[in-house]
Amino acid sequence: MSTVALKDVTKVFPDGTVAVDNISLDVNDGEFMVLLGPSGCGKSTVLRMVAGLEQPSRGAILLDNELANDLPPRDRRIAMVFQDFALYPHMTVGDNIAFPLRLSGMEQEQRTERVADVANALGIGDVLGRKPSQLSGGQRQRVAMGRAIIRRPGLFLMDEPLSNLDSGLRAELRAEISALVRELGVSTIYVTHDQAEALTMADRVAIMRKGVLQDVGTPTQVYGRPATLYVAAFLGSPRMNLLESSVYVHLDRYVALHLGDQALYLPWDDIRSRAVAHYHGERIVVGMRAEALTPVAPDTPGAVLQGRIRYLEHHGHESLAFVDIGATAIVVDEMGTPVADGESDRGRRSGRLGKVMQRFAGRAGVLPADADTIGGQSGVLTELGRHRRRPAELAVRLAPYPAVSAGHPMAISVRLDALHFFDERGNRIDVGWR
Ligand SMILES: Nc1ncnc2c1ncn2[C@@H]1O[C@H](COP(=O)(O)OP(=O)(O)OP(=O)(O)O)[C@@H](O)[C@H]1O
Repeated sequence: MSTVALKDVTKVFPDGTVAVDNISLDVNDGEFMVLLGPSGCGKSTVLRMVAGLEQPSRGAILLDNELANDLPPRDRRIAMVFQDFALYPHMTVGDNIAFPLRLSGMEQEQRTERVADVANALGIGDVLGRKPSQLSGGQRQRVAMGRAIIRRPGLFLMDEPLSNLDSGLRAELRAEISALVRELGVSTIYVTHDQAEALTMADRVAIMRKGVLQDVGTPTQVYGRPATLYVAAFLGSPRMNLLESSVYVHLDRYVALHLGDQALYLPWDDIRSRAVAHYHGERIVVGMRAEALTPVAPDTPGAVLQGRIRYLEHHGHESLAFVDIGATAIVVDEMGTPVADGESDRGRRSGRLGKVMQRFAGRAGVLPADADTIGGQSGVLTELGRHRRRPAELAVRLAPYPAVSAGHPMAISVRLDALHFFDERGNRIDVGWR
C-alpha cells in the first residue's frame, strides 16, 4: 500500500541545472505510473527524489499522504530496480535475492522459503545456486526484480530496468514485470525513454520534457488526445503528421483548413468547427496519424488530399508511403521548442470570433469565393514562424510491398474526426469532444 504525491516539486542542482521544473503528479495506490521522456528530461531525478536520494529544492513529496521530504530512504518502504541490475557478483542468486531479508534479521528457514516462492514466481527457481556471471541478461534482471519484491515494499521505483537487454527479451520481460507488479498490487513508478514500454505497461503515463510535465493520462488518453505538440510528436510510430494550416471561417458553411494549395473542410455544424473557428486568419497545426489516412481512387469525393509519393519504406508487415502534398510540416524534435517564449495572444484572441462574425455579418453573409483574401490579420501569423518547418511528407500506411513506387500520384482520404489541432504555442486546441 502506497500513494505518492509530488506537489510543485522543483529540483535545481548546485550548478544551476533545473532538472525538474514545478512538477505535480499523483500516483494512486497500486498504480503503475510510467515516467516517459528523452534522455536528460529529469525522469531519474524525479525517481531519486521519491526514493529520498535527492532533496527537492522546492515543493513537497508526500508518501501515503505524509510529508516525506526529510524522510531517510530506508524509512520509505521503497524498492528500486536499475538498468545495471546491481547484483553482488560473489553471492549466489539465492543469496542475492535473500539479501534484504538477511539485513532485516529474518530467520534462515523462513528466508529460504520466501526466496523459493519469489524465484519460482519469476521463473528462476532452477538457478538459485549460480553466481550472477553465470546468468543471461534476462535472468539477471529477474534476480534484481526478485531482490526488490522480496521485502514486499509499498512502492517500486524502476529506472530503465530493461534498457540493457535485447529487444525480444525486453518485450517478454515488460509483459512479465507488469503482470507481476499488478499481481502484487504494489504502486510502481517506472522510468523509460521507450514509448512502446510506456504504452504497453502503464496504467498512466507522465510525459516529461526539459524538466516540465507535458501530459499525464492513460496510454489511450495521451496517444489519442495529446495535450501538446511535443507529446503528439513523441508518441506513435510512424510519427504523427503535423501540418501547418491556415484557418478560414466560411460562416454557416464550413471552416477551411488550408494545407498549402489544398484544403480540408470541417462542416459548420461539426462541434469542432466552433473551436477551430477562433483561429480564423491564423495558422494552427493540424495533426493526423497514419491511421486517419487511407489511399483512395483519385476522383473520390469528400475530405481527400492529392499528392505524390516521395519515397516508400518497407517494414515487412506494412509499407509506408511518404507523400508530398505541397504542405508544410512542423518539426518538433525531442529537445526542440515548438514555440519559444513569445507573448501569449490569448488576450488578443478573446473575442476574435465575435469580431470575425461582425465583419462577416457586415457583408450580409456573403463570403468571398477566395478565402485567402479574407483577413488582413497577417500580424498574428508570425508566431508559428518560430517552429522549424520542412516540406510535409505525409506518412500513409499501405499493404506490404504495394504496386506503387516513388513518383506515383496518390489520393488520400482523411478522417476528419481523427484530426488533432494545436495552437501556435504548441498546446492542444480543445474541440470539446472525445
Ligand atoms: N548531480 C547533478 N548535477 C547537475 N546536473 C545534474 C545532476 N544530475 C542530473 N543532472 C542534470 O539534470 C537533468 C536531468 O537529468 P536526469 O538524469 O534526471 O534525466 P533523465 O531523464 O533521467 O535522463 P536519462 O534517461 O539520460 O537518465 C540533465 O540535464 C542532467 O544533466
